[in-house]
Amino acid sequence: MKIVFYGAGNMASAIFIGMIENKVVKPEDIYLTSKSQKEKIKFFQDKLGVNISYDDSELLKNADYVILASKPQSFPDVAKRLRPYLEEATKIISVMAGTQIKTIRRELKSDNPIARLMPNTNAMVQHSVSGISYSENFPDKDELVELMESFGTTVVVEEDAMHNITAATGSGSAFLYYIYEKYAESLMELGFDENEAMFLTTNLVIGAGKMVEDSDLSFSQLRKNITSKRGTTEAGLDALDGEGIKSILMTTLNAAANRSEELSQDD
Ligand SMILES: NC(=O)C1=CN([C@@H]2O[C@H](COP(=O)(O)OP(=O)(O)OC[C@H]3O[C@@H](n4cnc5c(N)ncnc54)[C@H](O)[C@@H]3O)[C@@H](O)[C@H]2O)C=CC1
Ligand SMILES: O=C(O)[C@@H]1CCC=N1
Repeated sequence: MKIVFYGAGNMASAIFIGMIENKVVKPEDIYLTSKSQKEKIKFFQDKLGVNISYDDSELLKNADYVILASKPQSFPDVAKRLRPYLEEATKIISVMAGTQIKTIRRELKSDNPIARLMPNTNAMVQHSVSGISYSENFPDKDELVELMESFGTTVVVEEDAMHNITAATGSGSAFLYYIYEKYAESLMELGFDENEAMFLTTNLVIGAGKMVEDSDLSFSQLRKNITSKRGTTEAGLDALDGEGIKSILMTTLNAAANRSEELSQDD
Protein backbone atom coordinates (compact mmCIF):
# COMPACT_ATOMS: atom_id res chain seq x y z
CA MET A 1 0.00 0.00 0.00
CA LYS A 2 1.26 3.49 -0.84
CA ILE A 3 -0.43 6.45 0.86
CA VAL A 4 0.79 9.93 -0.11
CA PHE A 5 -0.02 12.99 1.98
CA TYR A 6 0.00 16.38 0.23
CA GLY A 7 0.29 18.50 3.39
CA ALA A 8 1.76 17.34 6.67
CA GLY A 9 0.24 19.86 9.07
CA ASN A 10 -1.97 19.45 12.13
CA MET A 11 -4.63 17.26 10.53
CA ALA A 12 -2.42 15.12 8.29
CA SER A 13 0.05 14.40 11.09
CA ALA A 14 -2.77 13.42 13.49
CA ILE A 15 -3.96 10.93 10.83
CA PHE A 16 -0.63 9.32 9.96
CA ILE A 17 0.52 9.19 13.59
CA GLY A 18 -2.84 7.58 14.51
CA MET A 19 -2.52 5.06 11.64
CA ILE A 20 1.07 4.14 12.51
CA GLU A 21 0.45 3.86 16.27
CA ASN A 22 -2.44 1.50 15.57
CA LYS A 23 -0.11 -0.57 13.33
CA VAL A 24 -2.68 -0.70 10.50
CA VAL A 25 -0.29 1.03 8.10
CA LYS A 26 3.48 0.59 8.10
CA PRO A 27 5.56 3.80 8.23
CA GLU A 28 7.31 2.78 4.99
CA ASP A 29 3.91 2.84 3.21
CA ILE A 30 3.47 6.53 4.03
CA TYR A 31 4.90 9.33 1.86
CA LEU A 32 4.83 12.98 2.94
CA THR A 33 5.24 16.18 1.00
CA SER A 34 4.53 19.75 2.05
CA LYS A 35 5.19 23.33 1.07
CA SER A 36 5.98 25.19 4.26
CA GLN A 37 7.00 22.56 6.78
CA LYS A 38 10.18 21.01 5.44
CA GLU A 39 11.88 20.71 8.84
CA LYS A 40 8.77 19.21 10.37
CA ILE A 41 8.47 16.49 7.74
CA LYS A 42 12.20 15.70 8.11
CA PHE A 43 11.45 15.26 11.82
CA PHE A 44 8.60 12.84 10.97
CA GLN A 45 10.95 10.91 8.67
CA ASP A 46 13.59 10.59 11.42
CA LYS A 47 11.12 9.85 14.23
CA LEU A 48 8.55 7.64 12.50
CA GLY A 49 10.39 6.16 9.51
CA VAL A 50 7.95 7.57 6.91
CA ASN A 51 9.19 8.61 3.44
CA ILE A 52 9.45 12.24 2.37
CA SER A 53 9.78 13.64 -1.15
CA TYR A 54 9.22 16.78 -3.18
CA ASP A 55 9.29 14.92 -6.51
CA ASP A 56 5.67 14.57 -7.66
CA SER A 57 6.46 11.94 -10.26
CA GLU A 58 8.12 9.74 -7.62
CA LEU A 59 5.35 10.44 -5.08
CA LEU A 60 2.49 9.60 -7.45
CA LYS A 61 3.99 6.50 -9.10
CA ASN A 62 1.81 3.51 -8.09
CA ALA A 63 0.11 5.53 -5.32
CA ASP A 64 -2.96 3.76 -3.92
CA TYR A 65 -4.22 6.82 -2.04
CA VAL A 66 -3.44 10.53 -2.20
CA ILE A 67 -4.61 12.46 0.86
CA LEU A 68 -5.31 16.13 0.13
CA ALA A 69 -4.44 17.79 3.44
CA SER A 70 -3.58 21.38 2.58
CA LYS A 71 -5.85 24.32 3.39
CA PRO A 72 -8.64 24.68 0.80
CA GLN A 73 -7.03 27.94 -0.39
CA SER A 74 -3.81 26.04 -1.30
CA PHE A 75 -5.61 23.38 -3.29
CA PRO A 76 -5.10 25.02 -6.73
CA ASP A 77 -1.32 24.80 -6.14
CA VAL A 78 -1.57 21.21 -4.96
CA ALA A 79 -3.70 20.33 -8.01
CA LYS A 80 -1.03 21.82 -10.26
CA ARG A 81 1.51 19.45 -8.70
CA LEU A 82 -0.78 16.44 -9.05
CA ARG A 83 -2.17 16.89 -12.58
CA PRO A 84 0.82 15.79 -14.66
CA TYR A 85 1.53 12.56 -12.76
CA LEU A 86 -1.77 11.36 -11.25
CA GLU A 87 -2.45 7.74 -12.25
CA GLU A 88 -6.01 6.62 -13.11
CA ALA A 89 -6.42 4.08 -10.31
CA THR A 90 -5.16 6.31 -7.49
CA LYS A 91 -7.90 7.12 -5.00
CA ILE A 92 -8.10 10.73 -3.84
CA ILE A 93 -9.10 11.43 -0.23
CA SER A 94 -9.71 15.05 0.68
CA VAL A 95 -9.88 16.32 4.27
CA MET A 96 -10.30 19.94 3.12
CA ALA A 97 -13.28 21.69 4.69
CA GLY A 98 -15.88 22.88 2.22
CA THR A 99 -14.13 21.80 -1.01
CA GLN A 100 -16.64 19.79 -3.02
CA ILE A 101 -15.97 16.58 -4.95
CA LYS A 102 -16.94 18.32 -8.21
CA THR A 103 -14.36 21.06 -7.51
CA ILE A 104 -11.62 18.54 -6.81
CA ARG A 105 -12.52 16.75 -10.04
CA ARG A 106 -12.51 19.99 -12.00
CA GLU A 107 -9.12 21.13 -10.62
CA LEU A 108 -7.49 17.72 -11.10
CA LYS A 109 -9.08 17.35 -14.56
CA SER A 110 -9.52 13.64 -13.85
CA ASP A 111 -12.10 10.92 -13.23
CA ASN A 112 -10.20 9.37 -10.34
CA PRO A 113 -12.28 7.98 -7.47
CA ILE A 114 -12.65 10.70 -4.80
CA ALA A 115 -13.80 10.55 -1.19
CA ARG A 116 -14.17 13.41 1.22
CA LEU A 117 -13.24 12.77 4.82
CA MET A 118 -13.97 15.13 7.70
CA PRO A 119 -11.84 13.88 10.60
CA ASN A 120 -10.62 15.68 13.71
CA THR A 121 -7.27 15.90 15.45
CA ASN A 122 -8.35 13.25 17.98
CA ALA A 123 -7.12 10.93 15.20
CA MET A 124 -3.75 11.18 16.95
CA VAL A 125 -5.18 9.11 19.85
CA GLN A 126 -7.35 6.95 17.55
CA HIS A 127 -10.52 8.82 18.57
CA SER A 128 -11.41 10.83 15.50
CA VAL A 129 -15.04 10.63 14.52
CA SER A 130 -14.86 11.10 10.76
CA GLY A 131 -17.58 11.77 8.20
CA ILE A 132 -17.00 10.16 4.77
CA SER A 133 -18.73 10.80 1.45
CA TYR A 134 -17.81 9.19 -1.86
CA SER A 135 -17.86 10.03 -5.53
CA GLU A 136 -20.18 7.72 -7.48
CA ASN A 137 -17.21 5.79 -8.95
CA PHE A 138 -15.41 4.99 -5.69
CA PRO A 139 -14.35 1.30 -5.48
CA ASP A 140 -13.23 -0.63 -2.36
CA LYS A 141 -15.23 1.43 0.13
CA ASP A 142 -14.63 -1.27 2.74
CA GLU A 143 -10.85 -0.89 2.40
CA LEU A 144 -11.13 2.88 2.85
CA VAL A 145 -13.39 2.53 5.92
CA GLU A 146 -10.94 0.04 7.45
CA LEU A 147 -8.05 2.44 6.87
CA MET A 148 -9.95 5.41 8.27
CA GLU A 149 -11.10 3.41 11.28
CA SER A 150 -7.46 2.83 12.18
CA PHE A 151 -7.64 6.30 13.78
CA GLY A 152 -11.22 6.36 15.08
CA THR A 153 -14.80 5.78 14.00
CA THR A 154 -16.53 6.73 10.74
CA VAL A 155 -20.00 7.74 9.58
CA VAL A 156 -20.89 7.66 5.88
CA VAL A 157 -22.97 10.70 4.88
CA GLU A 158 -24.24 12.41 1.73
CA GLU A 159 -21.90 15.18 0.63
CA ASP A 160 -24.44 17.88 1.63
CA ALA A 161 -24.26 16.69 5.24
CA MET A 162 -20.51 17.42 5.33
CA HIS A 163 -21.19 21.04 6.36
CA ASN A 164 -22.88 19.91 9.56
CA ILE A 165 -20.32 17.15 10.26
CA THR A 166 -17.54 19.72 9.80
CA ALA A 167 -19.17 21.93 12.44
CA ALA A 168 -20.14 19.10 14.81
CA THR A 169 -16.96 17.06 14.95
CA GLY A 170 -14.33 18.56 12.58
CA SER A 171 -14.38 21.83 14.52
CA GLY A 172 -16.16 20.36 17.55
CA SER A 173 -13.13 19.51 19.67
CA ALA A 174 -11.90 23.12 19.28
CA PHE A 175 -15.21 24.31 20.73
CA LEU A 176 -14.79 22.00 23.70
CA TYR A 177 -11.12 23.04 24.23
CA TYR A 178 -12.26 26.66 24.17
CA ILE A 179 -14.81 25.93 26.89
CA TYR A 180 -12.05 24.26 28.96
CA GLU A 181 -9.81 27.32 28.41
CA LYS A 182 -12.56 29.67 29.60
CA TYR A 183 -13.32 27.37 32.54
CA ALA A 184 -9.67 27.55 33.68
CA GLU A 185 -9.68 31.35 33.26
CA SER A 186 -12.86 31.56 35.34
CA LEU A 187 -11.25 29.46 38.09
CA MET A 188 -8.44 32.05 38.16
CA GLU A 189 -11.06 34.77 38.64
CA LEU A 190 -12.45 32.74 41.55
CA GLY A 191 -9.00 33.02 43.16
CA PHE A 192 -6.98 29.96 42.07
CA ASP A 193 -3.53 30.63 40.63
CA GLU A 194 -2.79 29.57 37.02
CA ASN A 195 -1.19 26.22 37.92
CA GLU A 196 -4.03 25.31 40.24
CA ALA A 197 -6.65 26.35 37.65
CA MET A 198 -4.97 24.25 34.95
CA PHE A 199 -4.52 21.26 37.29
CA LEU A 200 -8.15 21.34 38.42
CA THR A 201 -9.57 21.83 34.92
CA THR A 202 -7.35 19.20 33.30
CA ASN A 203 -8.26 16.56 35.84
CA LEU A 204 -11.93 17.49 35.68
CA VAL A 205 -11.93 17.06 31.88
CA ILE A 206 -10.00 13.75 32.00
CA GLY A 207 -12.29 12.39 34.73
CA ALA A 208 -15.48 13.45 32.92
CA GLY A 209 -14.15 11.92 29.66
CA LYS A 210 -13.43 8.63 31.41
CA MET A 211 -16.92 8.64 32.98
CA VAL A 212 -18.47 9.18 29.54
CA GLU A 213 -16.34 6.33 28.16
CA ASP A 214 -16.81 3.83 30.99
CA SER A 215 -20.33 4.44 32.25
CA ASP A 216 -23.53 3.36 30.50
CA LEU A 217 -25.36 6.45 31.76
CA SER A 218 -26.52 9.28 29.49
CA PHE A 219 -24.98 12.78 29.78
CA SER A 220 -28.20 13.87 31.38
CA GLN A 221 -28.15 11.09 34.02
CA LEU A 222 -24.47 11.76 34.81
CA ARG A 223 -25.41 15.41 35.37
CA LYS A 224 -28.44 14.51 37.51
CA ASN A 225 -26.24 12.29 39.70
CA ILE A 226 -24.28 15.41 40.71
CA THR A 227 -27.25 17.71 41.20
CA SER A 228 -28.86 17.92 44.67
CA LYS A 229 -32.23 19.55 45.18
CA ARG A 230 -31.59 23.22 46.05
CA GLY A 231 -27.86 22.46 46.11
CA THR A 232 -24.80 24.14 44.55
CA THR A 233 -24.95 22.35 41.18
CA GLU A 234 -28.59 23.29 40.65
CA ALA A 235 -27.70 26.93 41.36
CA GLY A 236 -24.87 26.82 38.80
CA LEU A 237 -26.93 25.03 36.15
CA ASP A 238 -29.80 27.53 36.53
CA ALA A 239 -27.28 30.33 35.92
CA LEU A 240 -25.93 28.52 32.83
CA ASP A 241 -29.45 28.14 31.41
CA GLY A 242 -30.21 31.76 32.27
CA GLU A 243 -27.25 32.78 30.08
CA GLY A 244 -28.69 30.72 27.19
CA ILE A 245 -26.07 27.94 26.91
CA LYS A 246 -28.13 26.04 24.28
CA SER A 247 -28.58 29.09 22.12
CA ILE A 248 -24.85 29.95 22.40
CA LEU A 249 -23.98 26.45 21.18
CA MET A 250 -26.54 26.62 18.33
CA THR A 251 -25.07 29.95 17.19
CA THR A 252 -21.57 28.43 17.31
CA LEU A 253 -22.48 25.34 15.27
CA ASN A 254 -24.51 27.34 12.73
CA ALA A 255 -21.60 29.77 12.22
CA ALA A 256 -19.20 26.87 11.53
CA ALA A 257 -21.62 25.05 9.18
CA ASN A 258 -22.36 28.31 7.33
CA ARG A 259 -18.63 28.93 6.88
CA SER A 260 -18.26 25.45 5.36
CA GLU A 261 -21.06 26.35 2.90
CA GLU A 262 -19.32 29.65 2.08
CA LEU A 263 -16.03 27.82 1.45
CA SER A 264 -17.83 25.50 -0.96
CA GLN A 265 -19.15 28.52 -2.85
CA ASP A 266 -15.63 30.01 -3.18
CA ASP A 267 -15.01 27.10 -5.58
N1 LIG B 1 -6.91 21.04 11.86
C1 LIG B 1 -8.03 20.35 12.00
O1 LIG B 1 -8.47 20.07 13.12
C2 LIG B 1 -8.81 19.91 10.80
C3 LIG B 1 -8.46 20.31 9.54
N2 LIG B 1 -9.16 19.86 8.45
C4 LIG B 1 -8.74 20.25 7.12
O2 LIG B 1 -7.41 19.82 6.96
C5 LIG B 1 -6.72 20.70 6.08
C6 LIG B 1 -5.37 21.05 6.68
O3 LIG B 1 -5.57 21.72 7.90
P1 LIG B 1 -4.37 21.81 8.95
O4 LIG B 1 -3.64 20.53 8.98
O5 LIG B 1 -4.96 22.35 10.17
O6 LIG B 1 -3.45 22.92 8.22
P2 LIG B 1 -1.87 23.15 8.37
O7 LIG B 1 -1.63 24.58 8.00
O8 LIG B 1 -1.38 22.65 9.69
O9 LIG B 1 -1.23 22.23 7.22
C7 LIG B 1 -1.35 22.53 5.86
C8 LIG B 1 -0.29 21.73 5.11
O10 LIG B 1 -0.49 21.92 3.71
C9 LIG B 1 0.80 22.03 3.11
N3 LIG B 1 0.72 22.65 1.78
C10 LIG B 1 0.32 23.89 1.43
N4 LIG B 1 0.48 24.08 0.09
C11 LIG B 1 0.97 22.91 -0.40
C12 LIG B 1 1.39 22.48 -1.68
N5 LIG B 1 1.28 23.27 -2.76
N6 LIG B 1 1.88 21.21 -1.81
C13 LIG B 1 1.97 20.38 -0.74
N7 LIG B 1 1.62 20.75 0.50
C14 LIG B 1 1.13 21.99 0.66
C15 LIG B 1 1.58 22.86 4.11
O11 LIG B 1 2.98 22.80 3.84
C16 LIG B 1 1.15 22.17 5.40
O12 LIG B 1 1.96 21.02 5.61
C17 LIG B 1 -7.62 21.91 5.84
O13 LIG B 1 -8.14 21.82 4.54
C18 LIG B 1 -8.72 21.75 6.87
O14 LIG B 1 -9.97 22.19 6.37
C19 LIG B 1 -10.21 18.99 8.57
C20 LIG B 1 -10.60 18.57 9.80
C21 LIG B 1 -10.00 19.03 11.02
O1 LIG C 1 -11.19 25.32 10.88
C1 LIG C 1 -11.25 24.67 9.83
O2 LIG C 1 -11.63 25.21 8.77
C2 LIG C 1 -10.91 23.21 9.83
C3 LIG C 1 -12.03 22.34 9.38
C4 LIG C 1 -12.52 21.60 10.58
C5 LIG C 1 -11.55 21.92 11.61
N1 LIG C 1 -10.65 22.76 11.19
